[in-house]
Amino acid sequence: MNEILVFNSGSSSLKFALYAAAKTPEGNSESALKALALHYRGHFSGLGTRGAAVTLKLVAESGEEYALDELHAADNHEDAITLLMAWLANREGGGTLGGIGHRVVHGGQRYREAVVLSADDVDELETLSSLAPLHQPHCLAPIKLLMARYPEVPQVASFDTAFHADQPWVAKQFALPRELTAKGLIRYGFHGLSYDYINRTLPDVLPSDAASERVIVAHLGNGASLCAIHNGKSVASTMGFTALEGLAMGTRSGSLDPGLVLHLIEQEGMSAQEVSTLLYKQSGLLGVSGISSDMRELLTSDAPEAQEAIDLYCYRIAREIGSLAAALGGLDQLVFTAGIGEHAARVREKVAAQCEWLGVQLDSDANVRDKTWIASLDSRVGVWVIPTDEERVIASDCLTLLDAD
Ligand SMILES: Nc1ncnc2c1ncn2[C@@H]1O[C@H](COP(=O)(O)OP(=O)(O)O)[C@@H](O)[C@H]1O
Ligand SMILES: CC(=O)OP(=O)(O)O
Ligand SMILES: [Mg+2]
Repeated sequence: MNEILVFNSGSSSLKFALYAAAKTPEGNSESALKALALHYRGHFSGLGTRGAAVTLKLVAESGEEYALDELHAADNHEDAITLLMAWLANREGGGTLGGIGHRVVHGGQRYREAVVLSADDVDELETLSSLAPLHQPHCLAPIKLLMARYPEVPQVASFDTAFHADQPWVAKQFALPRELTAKGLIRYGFHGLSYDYINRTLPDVLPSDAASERVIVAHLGNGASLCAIHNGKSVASTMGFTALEGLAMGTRSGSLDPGLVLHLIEQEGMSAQEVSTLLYKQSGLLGVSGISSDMRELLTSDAPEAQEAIDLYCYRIAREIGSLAAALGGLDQLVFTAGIGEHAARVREKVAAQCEWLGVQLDSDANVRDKTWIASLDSRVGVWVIPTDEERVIASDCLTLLDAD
């Protein structure tokens, strides 16, 4: 049986998943998403960070967790991929690889849906690296490595931007002179694979009589954004030209007064590179708390700075939910997902408390237990916790494009 391997590369982490590529009789992407049987899922973290040990978590289809000594020897992305490919090839009873799928964060104006990659595509996508410096180079490196080593295995790119490609023009435009807009200086939106997954999964959990026209999904992970979905289509998002706009994140500032950036350059004498490092790597939860970018650490800290960072984080989310509700003309369902959205009950509680005016009311017991449905019975808006699965969307794109069986 053919298998599909998926990579989701971050700046210091590399997630992968291996699926059985079962052919679906319907042949559409909906059935592909559900037909995929997960064989293994794993996660390297700490890659390339000086002094940090690589941690690896490998989970089999059965839910059983494995520790694999040979994979622990990785200390950068390339090592991790080399060791993983060798382990896959030598596994007893392993299938043949029908395709490899990758999360690519920025697809720019040209890539509006997943593609089977050519060398020219990789060159084109490389030109977008400055628009996603934390992500694009790490997404493209495994593609280049695997294309060189396994030229016979097709590789597919699934884009974070694709889900937002058909947003109304008014949601995409910046109030800039037309010639800049024409050059592609527009809002693209990110985390689209996660939103696509939630959008396709929500109907499975929603009661059939529930209103679902106007949905806001809060993807709160290392990066964080919100998406407004109207009748299954993205109509607005908090991230724009780059993955820096919108909410405060682990180490990213989110939206700022653009005048502040000018001030940093003109009055503080900072270079473009220094401003970039400040806004991408030293701000957000880390900058405000001065302690950590990791929400788990902040939630357990007694320091007032940790509390201040959490308060600001939640306040920004609640304000942006108001903005997206305006774009939707109201709100029927609110979904929390990704690391913080799925696990940080206190964050959900604080955000929900600031959205009461929209008709959001939590059941605090369901909320602290990370239940799927966390709204109180008299809440006008449905509130959900749904674990996201970007890898499954990538694998389903592979299956649809490659028809690998
Ligand atoms: N149990 C938990 N409680 C609170 N926060 C958590 C928990 N588990 C993970 N997180 C937070 O989730 C964030 C990472 O989210 P994740 O979706 O895994 O990120 P990414 O995929 O972008 O690397 C971190 O801030 C981490 O602290
Ligand atoms: C686009 C983005 O911010 O991704 P991540 O949350 O994985 O950093
Ligand atoms: Mg992520």
